[in-house]
Amino acid sequence: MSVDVISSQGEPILQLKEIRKSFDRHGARLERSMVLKDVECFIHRAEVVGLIGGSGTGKSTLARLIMGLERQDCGSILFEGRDLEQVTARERQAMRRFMQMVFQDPYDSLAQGLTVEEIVAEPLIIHRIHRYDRKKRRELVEDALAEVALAPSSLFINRYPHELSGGQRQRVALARALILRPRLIIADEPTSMLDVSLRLELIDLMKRLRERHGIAYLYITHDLALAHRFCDRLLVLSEGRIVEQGLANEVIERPRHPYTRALMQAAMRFMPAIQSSNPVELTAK
Ligand SMILES: Nc1ncnc2c1ncn2[C@@H]1O[C@H](COP(=O)(O)OP(=O)(O)OP(=O)(O)O)[C@@H](O)[C@H]1O
Repeated sequence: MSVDVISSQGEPILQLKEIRKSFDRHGARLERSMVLKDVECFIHRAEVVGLIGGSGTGKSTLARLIMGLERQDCGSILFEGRDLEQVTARERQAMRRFMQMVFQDPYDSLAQGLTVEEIVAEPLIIHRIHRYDRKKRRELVEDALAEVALAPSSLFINRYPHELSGGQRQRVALARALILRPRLIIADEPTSMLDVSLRLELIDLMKRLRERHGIAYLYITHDLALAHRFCDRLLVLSEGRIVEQGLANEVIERPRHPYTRALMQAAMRFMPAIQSSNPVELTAK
């Protein structure tokens, strides 16, 4: 069954209902600024949904809420139909295994004192999988490294992050996410620290993993050319609200909301032909 068919079927893998989130304003504990305002969206299995919007519009906050790194003021987050706040802590932990995150900065997100093998195996330890079987963990690490084309794995498993290139580090971060066989990956600007050709490589790798394993992605980016290349659908976030959503081609080629049009115009200044067969950086900041 093709990914297109998979993604259009059944209940969403992730559903957000009326999510609100506010933070204390700097130095004014009684004053709150509302960062997310009634956000509603969904992602189907094996679907790639891009989240675009200017700086400070709330994209990373939304990712952090989904991953349970922050808590929403109100609203619900449903993973495979189950509200993450209505299950026991144990069930939530079990569900979290199937949603993983890849961060923007591979220099920051990988523990510097650990080897690649230890970094990639860490989620197994956290989730108590093959806890007492180092050999099995090693096999799974090798498989995960092969998935992200870090081969032969013997070249990489004993290295430390500072001994890897930026592109290799981001592949290690992806292998770490993949080792638990996730159904959803939240990728928060995973390509922004990489140069243009490495960005394309990483996106094409994530696409292949989607085809192979039916992984859904929420892909947060400022790079509209990559969003065009990778995403099935786009959500446009402006000042904490989703102001437009639709098929990626349609949103990029025929934006309807004035904010989306402004984003596209800003992006066009960097790249006159958005449908170029060789996309280069197109920044929505
Ligand atoms: N822990 C926090 N405490 C207070 N304010 C916060 C906190 N986290 C985020 N914010 C504020 O929430 C707003 C949205 O931040 P967020 O990081 O979600 O934006 P973003 O769209 O991901 O931006 P960028 O594209 O620049 O990464 C910003 O104004 C930010 O200052």
